[in-house]
Amino acid sequence: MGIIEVENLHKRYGAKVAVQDVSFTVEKGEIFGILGPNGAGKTTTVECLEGLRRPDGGTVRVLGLDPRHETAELRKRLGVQLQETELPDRLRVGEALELYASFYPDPADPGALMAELGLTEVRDSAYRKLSGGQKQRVSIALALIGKPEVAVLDELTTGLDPQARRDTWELIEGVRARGVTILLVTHFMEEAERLCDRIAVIDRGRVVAVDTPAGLVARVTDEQRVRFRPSTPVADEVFTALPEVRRVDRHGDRIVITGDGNVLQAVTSVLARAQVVALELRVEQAGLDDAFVALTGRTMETGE
Ligand SMILES: Nc1ncnc2c1ncn2[C@@H]1O[C@H](COP(=O)(O)OP(=O)(O)OP(=O)(O)O)[C@@H](O)[C@H]1O
Repeated sequence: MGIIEVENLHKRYGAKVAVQDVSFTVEKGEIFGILGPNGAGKTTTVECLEGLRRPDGGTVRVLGLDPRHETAELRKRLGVQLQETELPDRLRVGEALELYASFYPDPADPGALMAELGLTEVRDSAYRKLSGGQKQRVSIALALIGKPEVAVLDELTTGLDPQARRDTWELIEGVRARGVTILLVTHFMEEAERLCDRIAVIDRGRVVAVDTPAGLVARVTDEQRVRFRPSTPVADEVFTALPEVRRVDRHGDRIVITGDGNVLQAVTSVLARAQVVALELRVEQAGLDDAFVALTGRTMETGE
């Protein structure tokens, strides 16, 4: 049995269908991602898991519990990241952790958790004085204070700068290493690719695929692009004669060759035979964003 089981979840707000039909299973110890553009139904789905919303159809089980009817038991075992606005501005970091620890029968030690999350030096600071990254770490600490078996992290790194985002990713990997199963809601491809063991891609209230990041990419394409500047001119035919090559494009003095997984070796051998050096050689692999476009027919950024 999965730690989280969602089957044919359906949820409407009045006439508006937020979640059409969502099913997935999260196994123990995974970082499971829910990836989709704004309005895809991600937050509604996790709110149903947390017992905050009543599904209009389908079934949801978290740790074998029904979130609607076994809410108190679930609260003890599920860590939920709070939205920023839910903490009083003047509350100090240490006080917030002590307060939340008091809600649980067997909480983590607030001091140890602050040390682990790099919050010790701001323990006496008011929450509102913290940087975005520090606030995010407080919300992660609050999600972990009850020693949950499962943590739900929603849009964890939105609004953070790249360094703070990478620091947060490391932190999450540390949390998983302690055996906590993590459900991670995100619309950042890089985050999903870096952190998640498996991802459910959600679009317009439906799951369009569930797979590992590499599996999602492989499903849609095995394409690679080789980009370089030749030391002396080379005709397109040199490359198009190779079975691995699908397309040759030119951008000024640069050549971009698109082909299958073995295209790099084929291109470098043919260049070596022609005694041409490939300057500024780069290989680009299709990524999760290419997979997303292929699966949904639109880009994540615009949702168009
Ligand atoms: N309380 C609500 N009342 C009415 N419609 C809502 C409500 N909450 C969400 N919706 C609508 O339901 C759809 C799904 O929203 P949801 O917040 O679940 O998506 P999301 O994937 O989490 O998007 P985001 O990343 O923007 O939070 C959207 O079209 C949204 O406008």
